[in-house]
Amino acid sequence: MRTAHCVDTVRTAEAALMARLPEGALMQRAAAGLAAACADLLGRVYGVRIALLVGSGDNGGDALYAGARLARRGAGVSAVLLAPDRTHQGGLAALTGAGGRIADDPFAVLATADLVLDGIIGIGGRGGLRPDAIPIARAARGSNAVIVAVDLPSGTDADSGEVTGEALRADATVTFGTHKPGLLIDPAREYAGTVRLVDIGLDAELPSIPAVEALQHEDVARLLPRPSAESDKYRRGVVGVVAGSARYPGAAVLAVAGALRGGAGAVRYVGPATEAVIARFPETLVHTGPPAKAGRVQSWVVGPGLGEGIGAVPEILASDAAVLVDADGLRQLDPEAVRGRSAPTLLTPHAGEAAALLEVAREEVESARLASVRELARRYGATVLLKGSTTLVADPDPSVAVRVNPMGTPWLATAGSGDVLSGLAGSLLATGLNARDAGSVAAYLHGLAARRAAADGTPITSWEVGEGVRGAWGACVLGGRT
Ligand SMILES: NC(=O)C1=CN([C@@H]2O[C@H](COP(=O)(O)OP(=O)(O)OC[C@H]3O[C@@H](n4cnc5c(N)ncnc54)[C@H](OP(=O)(O)O)[C@@H]3O)[C@@H](O)[C@H]2O)[C@@H](O)CC1
Ligand SMILES: Nc1ncnc2c1ncn2[C@@H]1O[C@H](COP(=O)(O)OP(=O)(O)O)[C@@H](O)[C@H]1O
Ligand SMILES: [K+]
Repeated sequence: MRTAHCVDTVRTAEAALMARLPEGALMQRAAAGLAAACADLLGRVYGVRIALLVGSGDNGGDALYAGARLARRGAGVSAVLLAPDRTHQGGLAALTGAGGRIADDPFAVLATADLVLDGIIGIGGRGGLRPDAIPIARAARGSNAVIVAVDLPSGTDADSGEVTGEALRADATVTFGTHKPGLLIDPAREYAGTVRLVDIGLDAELPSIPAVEALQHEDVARLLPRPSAESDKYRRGVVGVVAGSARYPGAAVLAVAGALRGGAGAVRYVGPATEAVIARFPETLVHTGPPAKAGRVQSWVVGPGLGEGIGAVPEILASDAAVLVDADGLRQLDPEAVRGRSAPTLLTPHAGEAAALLEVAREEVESARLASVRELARRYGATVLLKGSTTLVADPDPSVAVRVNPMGTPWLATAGSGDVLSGLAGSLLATGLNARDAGSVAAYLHGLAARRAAADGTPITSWEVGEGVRGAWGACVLGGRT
């Protein structure tokens, strides 16, 4: 599991650790890791030109000490001081002592730099870059240099991943002690580039429950259902899919495709697209009457392509099975009907649907994904999976870590891929996974299936994502790499 902690937690842990260490030891650990990461990225150090962007806090201190280490190995290092009278003094002395210089002309230094270390602001920052830093950040971005952010890209919010003003886009970020949530959540994640974590000994001081966590192959493998020797199809779990309409019959087929690959022992389809479903998947149990008469299920998936047929939603919410509500099912969703449920409930909106539920603009959800998913989970008293470039899964209990999906590809932005996801997650619910595990494991398999299908850089269809779930499942179980 990859974990991320918020700034307050990091500061508390840092204080506890510093109390046991000589002064400055943590910053030296951070700087050593940072310098090593830069050397790795560059391939060589001797003779390369490095520009340090140095703000007024310890983030600038890290950049200066790392710059000193690189200068000692033969790099030409120049520091651009954004707040000359508040520069970290120890760091500056180390840099000049190692042969580094203070830049007279920042723009000339940036124009010829091979690598830029962004130490303008770290976890102490508020808001975007300030006006004096903006032309310098733009010059850095416009140069040919590799940009490495110290701890996080300056101007991005460490706790939320929000970017409220201008920020400096990095090619790589070297972060210390633990990931910060913003490094895993768009839009900030996109500014971070490749993220490398430097161990500074903070782990022992960090709480065991992080703010945000991301599954890895072995976590998924541990959570995936496996039939036991005594299993039969009913014991493995039955998932009911209420999806599709005369206008959108394909949504039913794609949701069933996902459901058949999520580990349930049987899939029941209820709706008007039985012919299309059976034509593709003869193993599906179909029913054309109301869901309550379809036979026993352990979970329901309701919503994909339902169009106007959303009358089934209240009936399904009233059942005692686990329920996943997606797409059209989310329209006119009654918070009280959801809150009153005792079985697991998973809502899977994309940003537009989440915005409608929260009565805000779509852009507001996209710029504040973490706050939005938490607020939806709180309002509905249900687990919420917010889809998009970063998929997040939040429980209504705010003390539970929000899961962020590290898998996926922008090629997933294709019609119908959400239908596959809802079937897959609903199937995992039927096997007995709780809503947070079902949602996050489904998003992981779905994203991995898409990555594998798009590995050659060509567009993929939602059908192929469904087809790819088996391979993704196998890769997790075998511990294979993507
Ligand atoms: N914690 C740890 O475990 C470890 C932490 N370490 C390092 O310390 C870093 C945190 O250092 P920090 O606390 O000194 O804050 P930091 O991010 O350098 O900047 C704050 C300064 O910037 C200013 N400022 C604020 N907003 C601004 C803006 N938008 N644009 C421009 N300026 C802005 C604000 O001053 P103000 O002008 O508001 O008075 C303030 O002085 C952390 O990210 C990591 O790199 C490691 O060395 C070791 C382990
Ligand atoms: N830019 C992106 N990067 C990664 N995944 C994306 C991106 N855009 C969309 N997705 C994923 O694609 C799927 C789209 O689902 P959805 O919006 O419901 O589409 P549809 O309704 O067409 O099925 C979701 O799993 C979502 O997380
Ligand atoms: K930074």
